[in-house]
Amino acid sequence: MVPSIFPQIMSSDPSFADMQGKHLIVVANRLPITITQDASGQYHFKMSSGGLVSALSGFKKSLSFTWIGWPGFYIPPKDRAYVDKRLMEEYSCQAVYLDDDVAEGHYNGFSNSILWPLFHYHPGEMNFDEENWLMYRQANFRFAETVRSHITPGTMVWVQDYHLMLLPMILRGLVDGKSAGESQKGQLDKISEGIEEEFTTSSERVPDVKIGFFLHTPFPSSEIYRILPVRREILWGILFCDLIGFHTYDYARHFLSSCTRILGLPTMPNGVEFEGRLAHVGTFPIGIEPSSFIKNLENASVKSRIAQLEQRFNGVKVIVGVDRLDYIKGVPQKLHALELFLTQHPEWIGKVVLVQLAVPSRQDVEDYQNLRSTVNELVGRINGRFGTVEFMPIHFMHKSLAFDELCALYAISDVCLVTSTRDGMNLVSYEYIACQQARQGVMILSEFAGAAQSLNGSIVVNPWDSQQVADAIHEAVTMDTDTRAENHRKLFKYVNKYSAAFWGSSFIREMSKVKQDDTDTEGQAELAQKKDEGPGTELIGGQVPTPQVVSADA
Ligand SMILES: O=P(O)(O)OC[C@H]1O[C@H](O[C@H]2O[C@H](CO)[C@@H](O)[C@H](O)[C@H]2O)[C@H](O)[C@@H](O)[C@@H]1O
Ligand SMILES: O=c1ccn([C@@H]2O[C@H](COP(=O)(O)OP(=O)(O)O)[C@@H](O)[C@H]2O)c(=O)[nH]1
Repeated sequence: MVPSIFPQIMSSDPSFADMQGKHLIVVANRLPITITQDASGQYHFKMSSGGLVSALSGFKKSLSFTWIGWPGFYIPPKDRAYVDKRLMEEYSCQAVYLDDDVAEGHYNGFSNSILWPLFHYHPGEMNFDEENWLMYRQANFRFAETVRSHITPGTMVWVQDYHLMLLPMILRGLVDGKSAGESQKGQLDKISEGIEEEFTTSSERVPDVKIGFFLHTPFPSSEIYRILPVRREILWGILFCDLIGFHTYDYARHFLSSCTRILGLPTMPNGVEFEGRLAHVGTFPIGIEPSSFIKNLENASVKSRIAQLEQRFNGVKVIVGVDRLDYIKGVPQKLHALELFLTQHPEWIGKVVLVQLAVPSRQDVEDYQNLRSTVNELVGRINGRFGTVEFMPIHFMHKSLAFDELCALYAISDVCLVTSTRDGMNLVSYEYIACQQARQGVMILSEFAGAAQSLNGSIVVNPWDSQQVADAIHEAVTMDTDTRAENHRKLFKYVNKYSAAFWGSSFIREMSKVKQDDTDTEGQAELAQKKDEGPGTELIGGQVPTPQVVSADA
């Protein structure tokens, strides 16, 4: 039974009229709260930072929901009632408790060492092993069990990201109860193979439960995706959704073609037919909450910090880089391009500085440790080559910055340089634009970041082409005021309009409209025609499942 403190949708926005009084659950690997325990054993709770957290927090201002996620470390059973109470009462959150070995295998082992590299076109870094796959499945079952205990008729569940790609399937099985189809049960049995732990289930069917999934990373081309040994299971995992969302049209297209080529399923531009249901597919580019940055720049302390930094960098063009220290962010590529720029334009030595913030990330994974050494070496070499007694071309920080300091840094920078080799979206570019109303700096953006599809007004570059990036740096530092102002006007308009709140509410509104019964006649007719045509492309491995049209029971 859901306690009455659960937030119910009570939005004044008329487009949420259908959803009034319904319950929305957002499930993400991490809770938006950082929980710490001091030496005396006392727990402390603090809002976290980061892209996903800030996007969902922005959305939370427009629509209330319960957030379910992993608390980030092992909390012993005796303390859980206290933690649960604080989380629910103060933050509308619910923790999913995982044992250390499961959390490690799920997060570092499978999510960040298998799915992450593969989805970012780094198959060489992918280390598949059965044990981590087992932990991934086990963690997804544990999440499903917790989420299920909060579901009532009419609940909408929105699952986030690659850590939880089996959750929609498991959850659908749990809410369908005894009415789950034979093939659905077969798939569930397959992914529960080898899991010894018992999970609390119920055979009661819960009506009218909607499940949505959003992938924050790219979905790679099927030529890359097909490398994954458990490629079929992961696709099945999310196909039990009503709505599946991606940042860009390309990612959605890659997903659809993987469904056709790997599972032999009939697809349409807006969905996949699976188990007699239609899993709708759409693009929902994420954004930020620009007002939080704009307002922050008005604070006296931030203004005074901006003045201080402006004085410190007086007469010097500042290029800012803000990246988690992740191999997808293309930090070595950025450094190579800067080196080339300074080599070809020695007149700029001493007049351009790169302030590069490298936020520590996933430090338990070996590839991240290796990257740190590579970057340290490059920074040392370039500073050694172009530095003087009073000047260093790169200010490198391996840490995270407080929000005020980050805003001040964005505001004083003349250029923001993003060279990701792949990036689902890249919110740093949005944040920089939000903080540039006064300076109207130049955005240089990798064509491999999802943001490049939306941020018209940026200089778009191929980060692998050092000459092109070096030329872009030169163009940026010499760009005239009018061109900068015109570009910034376009960028700022977009960032303001397509905010995190816009992203979240568009997804939820779309999910609430999905019908899984035979009243969706338009969709069914299109499907029937597709089925006659058969799968459009060659099938990779496996068998084409016999198309079955059963009336969906959700
Ligand atoms: O939680 P971590 O392991 O520390 O990683 C931080 C987040 O990294 C990824 O971010 C992605 O989501 C952003 C928002 O949609 C997007 O702009 C960016 O391109 C992606 O890389 C990850 O997907 C999140 O789950 C992590 O929280
Ligand atoms: O010290 C810092 C610097 C940045 N960020 C935030 O990290 C997020 C990075 O999001 P992005 O989409 O660019 O990439 P991700 O790291 O999620 O892959 C942005 O919201 C930044 O404000 C942070 O939490 N701490």
